Amino acid sequence: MSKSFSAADVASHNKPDNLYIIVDEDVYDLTTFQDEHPGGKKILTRVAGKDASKQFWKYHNDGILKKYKAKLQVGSLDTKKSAAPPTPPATPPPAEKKEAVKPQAESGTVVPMPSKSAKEVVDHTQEEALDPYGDLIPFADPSWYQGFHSPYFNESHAALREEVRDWVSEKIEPFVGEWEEARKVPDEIYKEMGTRGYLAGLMGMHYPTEYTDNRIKSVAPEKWDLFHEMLVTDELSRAGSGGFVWNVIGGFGIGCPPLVKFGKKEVVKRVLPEILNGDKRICLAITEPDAGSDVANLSCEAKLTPDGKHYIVNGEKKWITNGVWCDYFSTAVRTGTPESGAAGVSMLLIERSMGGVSTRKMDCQGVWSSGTTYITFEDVKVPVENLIGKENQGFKVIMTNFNHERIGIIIQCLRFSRVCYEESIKYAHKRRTFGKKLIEHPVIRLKLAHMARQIEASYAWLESLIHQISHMPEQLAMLRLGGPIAGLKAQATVTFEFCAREASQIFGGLSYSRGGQGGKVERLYRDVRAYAIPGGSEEIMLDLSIRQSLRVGKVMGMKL
Ligand code: HEM
Repeated sequence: MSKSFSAADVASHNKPDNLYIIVDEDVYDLTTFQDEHPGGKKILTRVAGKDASKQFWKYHNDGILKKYKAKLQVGSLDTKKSAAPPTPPATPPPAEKKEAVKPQAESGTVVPMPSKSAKEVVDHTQEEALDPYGDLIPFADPSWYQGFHSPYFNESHAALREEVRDWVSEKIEPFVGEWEEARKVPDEIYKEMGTRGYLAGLMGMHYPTEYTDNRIKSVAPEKWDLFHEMLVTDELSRAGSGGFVWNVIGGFGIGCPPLVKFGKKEVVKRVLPEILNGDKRICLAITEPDAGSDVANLSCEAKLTPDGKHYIVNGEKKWITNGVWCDYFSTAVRTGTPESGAAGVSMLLIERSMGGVSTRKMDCQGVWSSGTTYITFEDVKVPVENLIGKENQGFKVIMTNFNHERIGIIIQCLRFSRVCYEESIKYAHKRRTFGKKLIEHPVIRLKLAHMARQIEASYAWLESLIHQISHMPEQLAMLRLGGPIAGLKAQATVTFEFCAREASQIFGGLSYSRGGQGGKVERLYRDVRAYAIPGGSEEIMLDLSIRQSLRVGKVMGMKL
């Protein structure tokens, strides 16, 4: 791999049975790969022995190199500098030192004037901006990645961001396409979610050191906050696959918190360590073939045995994320009469090992690798100790869970929107039509601008709500923030749908076929409905956002 070649050496490997090429000063042996090259054999023969960097970048994303490097790279050119890649400056260079550069405002641009008042704001918050990080493409990452000041993020968040991003770029993003087609993420990735300590940090609560020895490398448990949790989800979502994100946090993130918060201590102690370690899996089983948003109407029944020691569960659950791989199911059941509505619902931890649990994978429009499942419970005998919360008070458990679930959906949708935007803006800088790069066409810039403004506005609302949640007891947050979170959930899914559509228009045919340069956009477009419907459909969310907020307003003394 570390062999050094001169350009003349490489040029001698210019035959179909001995075919080398150069990409960015690295040398690849494509002799055997050419037969399986999706772009064809002939096109490679034409660049055999040559520097094919320009042609390569015209047709591929950088994920391709990450995926194939280990297999195909045989060395580098002797001219290649072994220097480490340039790191961004520790702090953005002060503007006054760059005297030669005079800002040339384009029509409509407001040139920021450094003023005393701006300085005072910085002094007032006592916050230094963090170092710039990432590709620095405006709006492709949150503004605090680009040296903007933020009251919410500090060095520990920056360290975590890097930790997760490194893992995602190396071990996940290049492979999610394959996993999606295979409808499964490798078990070792889920296991790593546990050993890296991420599962333990994704429950909308303090880091549960009492149940796991796993620790997150860059953040001490006592420092863990909801912005760290947000970052893990956000950076995982950069892989650009709802299927992947739901595989690793979909079932766990909504199925585990009810158990931890409301389960009996002995049960939690028995099952939680293995779950947090990534050895056993848990999901949330609420939705039924006949009860989606209308949770109070569910009919999966749990009948108490005459000795009062067990419930016998019978019924069906549908669209349950991760169900096929799960050992535990936090399940909503009817313990009251059929007419009892919300007042007759309880939550039970059902264990696959109890028998009578059948799961079947469902074929869906999107999130293919998430394991959407149809479940049948047939005479499952569940000990009463497995009750989560109190009998007939499961609705409270379900409601308490919703804010956390919806915040997760919002974070994912906004990052997927950014992925659509980022893919589009990168592609717009290389694709030429009618003698110009796409980015030089105003109509394309307009699309990008409409994407960016919606992403940034929604993200700012998200940050503000996470800040509120961090400062409120959970029950209060459920009441006061339920409305705004529901509103933002609708805002985020609509933004995602918009961005997926606009990105698809920019990519054209490349996002209509699967894989390749438009692959992420095509996949995310298919995932849109998986976000707009579950966790409260857009219609239900918008209605709730007003109803719930009015209820709170009334209590607060609102004057109409
Ligand atoms: C290290 C060398 C290369 C590898 C590993 C590679 C791999 C791939 C892969 C996996 C695809 C499928 C689409 C995707 O996932 O992006 C693809 C498509 C393609 N490749 Fe390559 N390739 C290499 C070099 C080249 C070179 C040098 C050229 C041009 C001279 C080329 C031209 C194409 C074309 C035209 C397509 C089809 C694009 C489309 O469907 O729009 N490839 N390649």
